[in-house]
Amino acid sequence: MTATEAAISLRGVTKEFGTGDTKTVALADITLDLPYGELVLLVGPSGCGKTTLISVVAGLLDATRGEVDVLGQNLTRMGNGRKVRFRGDNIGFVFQQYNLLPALTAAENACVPLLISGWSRTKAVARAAELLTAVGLGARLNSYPNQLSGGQQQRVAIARALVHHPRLLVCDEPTAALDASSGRTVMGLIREVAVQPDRAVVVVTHDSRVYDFGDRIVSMGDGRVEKVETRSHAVSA
Ligand SMILES: Nc1ncnc2c1ncn2[C@@H]1O[C@H](COP(=O)(O)OP(=O)(O)OP(=O)(O)O)[C@@H](O)[C@H]1O
Repeated sequence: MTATEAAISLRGVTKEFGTGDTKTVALADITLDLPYGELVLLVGPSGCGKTTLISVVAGLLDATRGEVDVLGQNLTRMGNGRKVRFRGDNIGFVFQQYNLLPALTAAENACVPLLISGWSRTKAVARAAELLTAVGLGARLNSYPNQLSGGQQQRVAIARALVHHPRLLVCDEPTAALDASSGRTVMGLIREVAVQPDRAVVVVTHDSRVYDFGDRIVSMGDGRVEKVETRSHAVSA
């Protein structure tokens, strides 16, 4: 990897669903480079292709045409088995729904990805505790999801997404279910904990209340990138 290499590089990426009369062009010839070390917001009206774009970037969907390079790997030519491993090793996900397991504590929920990759329970819980402390939940390690507020549950989901040191964090509407104040806390924590020089962070959002947390705002419309704005004064809390 060179210092100037983009974390995410898309060349002429098109994604179509269906064929003939039912064909939908969700992404129309997108060319876009996104760097390491920034929080990128992907914004635009409902149905413009945001979720499709991050799904292609995360290797969850295959592009119909075009080249997709993520973290120096070409996903276009990667087989399915390797793609699953690539995702497991390199990508953390945060969704609008926190998707926590109700019978597990915050620490147990946050360490699930490590247990899946074969870590011992003791080491995994210790690493999860570090991350939960970083997101301000050091005192709630043994709380169950139903004992936590929505914002706190989302913080557990962020700890879980980062617990295996992924180099790409993808968040789809992480603040949509939160009130304004919790939404800002969550975005501040994503900035503080996830943005690193060797890591890329992409957040899909409708939530204009959190636009000032982005270093770069990519505006989409009708399957295309309409505008890319960079900001030097993104807030950090
Ligand atoms: N699995 C699918 N099958 C058919 N069409 C799809 C599928 N997924 C998405 N689409 C279509 O692709 C277009 C882009 O959808 P996408 O979900 O990426 O938009 P979005 O910007 O994320 O919208 P929202 O903000 O409402 O989540 C829409 O027209 C949608 O109906």
